[in-house]
Amino acid sequence: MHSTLSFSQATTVPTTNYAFHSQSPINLRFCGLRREAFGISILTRSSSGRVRLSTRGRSKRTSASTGNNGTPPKSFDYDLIIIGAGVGGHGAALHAVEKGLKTAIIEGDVVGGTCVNRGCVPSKALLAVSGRMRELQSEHHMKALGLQVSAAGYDRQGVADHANNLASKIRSNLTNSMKALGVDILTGFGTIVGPQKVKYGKVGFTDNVVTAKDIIIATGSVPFVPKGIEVDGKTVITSDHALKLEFVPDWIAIVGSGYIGLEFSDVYTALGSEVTFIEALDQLMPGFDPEISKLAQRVLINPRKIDYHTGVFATKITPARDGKPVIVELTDAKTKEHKDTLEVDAALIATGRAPFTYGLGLENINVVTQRGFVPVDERMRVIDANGNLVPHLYCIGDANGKMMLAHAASAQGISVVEQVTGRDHVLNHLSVPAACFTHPEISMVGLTEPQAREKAEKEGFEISVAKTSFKANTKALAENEGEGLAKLIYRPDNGEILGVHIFGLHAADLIHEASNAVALGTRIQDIRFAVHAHPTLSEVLDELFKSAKVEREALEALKVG
Ligand SMILES: Cc1cc2nc3c(=O)[nH]c(=O)nc-3n(C[C@H](O)[C@H](O)[C@H](O)COP(=O)(O)OP(=O)(O)OC[C@H]3O[C@@H](n4cnc5c(N)ncnc54)[C@H](O)[C@@H]3O)c2cc1C
Ligand SMILES: NC(=O)c1ccc[n+]([C@@H]2O[C@H](COP(=O)([O-])OP(=O)(O)OC[C@H]3O[C@@H](n4cnc5c(N)ncnc54)[C@H](O)[C@@H]3O)[C@@H](O)[C@H]2O)c1
Repeated sequence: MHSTLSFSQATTVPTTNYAFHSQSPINLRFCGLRREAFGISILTRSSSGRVRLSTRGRSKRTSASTGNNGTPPKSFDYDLIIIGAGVGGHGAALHAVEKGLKTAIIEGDVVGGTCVNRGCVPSKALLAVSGRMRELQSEHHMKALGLQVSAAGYDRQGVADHANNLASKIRSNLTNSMKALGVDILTGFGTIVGPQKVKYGKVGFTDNVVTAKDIIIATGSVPFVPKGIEVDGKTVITSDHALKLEFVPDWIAIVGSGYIGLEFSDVYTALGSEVTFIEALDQLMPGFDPEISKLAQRVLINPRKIDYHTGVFATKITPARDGKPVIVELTDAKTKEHKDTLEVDAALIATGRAPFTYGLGLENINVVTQRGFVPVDERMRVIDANGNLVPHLYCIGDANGKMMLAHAASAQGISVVEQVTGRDHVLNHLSVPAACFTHPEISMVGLTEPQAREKAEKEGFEISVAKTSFKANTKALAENEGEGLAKLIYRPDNGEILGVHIFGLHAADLIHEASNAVALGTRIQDIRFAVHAHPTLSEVLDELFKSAKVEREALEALKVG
């Protein structure tokens, strides 16, 4: 997880300008931010190469509480204003109301942001279908359970509707939960105009100015499309398009073997497509613990209709047109020489995400983004161009790039609310779990083995590794799903858990015992006495903690304590 992010940051995540580097109408669609909603009409480059935002119509001021932009207001309309109603903003808003804060959330598109509308939610609906298709199609698996099933089929539109309906349902749940608790949902594009002051409205038409004691930026991210790749939304697509499942190509190239690439390879192969992965780094799934990647490759890639090219960049992709297929040009990542040309039916670009901070008005408060991300400290406090904290301004979620996960965004929001209501709080990102919802799933918390070894060497301690297999677990075997591994990386001298990685049935659910242990600082010598129901998959973790060898001194200390 961390290494994927740092690779992206080092080599591919663009400056804010990037998201708009080519044809503006297409790029605005990547953003998932509807042009009509934001009223943005033209994006142009100035002679300096900077992107300028042009707007249509006359600007009309409808609210009075303005004053000089640079001077903080003396009284406030709200205790807290959140810009962006994705999961990060939503999590912060609910917690703020619970803490008694008068709260408003500004949303320029639809409530729910990426996760609900173009991310976690619809993708998990497609993956639920993929899981069932896989089971029904696996004659061997069915036979082993004594079941007979006739050929499994699917209705593409029915599958697409399932994903879309789920997104709508969750979106209205989110909206209703905020309304019920008294969060003001302000519709329009939000721009910071000065300290503790935000304007919102339809760009170029209305500017309502509101003030708040504290402001949280939660504006999220959009798909990152490398230069040279032309997205037409039909045959060359991002996850925004793929989630609509408008067609199931016979052969699809997936550029990037991170979370999105892997999850979509699971969906597409279950629905009958052949997949070719194109990965810039030397191995597939470079962000995961290497041992888990290897096993995942053996189970999720090799037996399926998937081939791959590693160590290559997709440097040019041209959509299908005039009866010609999609053309993908591959360039060797090291020599930078042309390596191969592929002709496929479609290409999915899954090369990471770029923060969305465009038009946010950061220049009004002297904040300069770093590779597009809003710079923050460990408490999500925004840092200005001179390295100083901007008073009363925070940034959470994908826009700060610390950890691009829905629950991380929400946890950061809750952490900020704790701080503004008087309790210091620092979120331990090493305790935040992550999961990839393939069949079977992959999950993790904390450090990978190479990261732990590096830390151990720097700080001068030893690490040990324990592993347990799903093959010895009764529940997994009853399900005929014995393929799986759990891996624990820990300090034998004191029993500290440094990382846990799981590949196997329901890995995404199983990881929480480990992530909660890390969050609460529970050591192996304590958790190994926790009792697990039998027969459950959780016993895989029970075995894992029991098999770890913690040194005698740590165990003695436990007895004394
Ligand atoms: C295909 C896919 C699958 C994913 N699956 C998972 C998963 O299973 N689990 C997981 O944890 N994560 C998953 N993610 C990642 C997850 O979606 C993001 O980490 C999460 O949505 C980030 O939340 P956020 O609140 O920071 O931003 P977003 O969800 O992007 O929300 C930002 C909101 O701000 C609004 N906005 C932006 N600028 C302005 C402005 N100036 N004024 C007003 N409104 C504005 C946007 O319209 C948007 O609604 C997935 C992502 C993708 C693309
Ligand atoms: N289940 C989940 O929690 C989930 C699911 C989907 C997405 N997400 C989040 O969304 C974010 C984006 O996901 P993602 O899969 O797009 O990004 P990612 O960072 O996980 O993976 C991107 C991959 O693309 C490769 N790459 C980058 N540029 C390339 C190029 N030009 N040619 C070939 N390969 C290239 C990288 O080496 C990397 O392996 C992630 O940070 C993830 O946290 C999470």
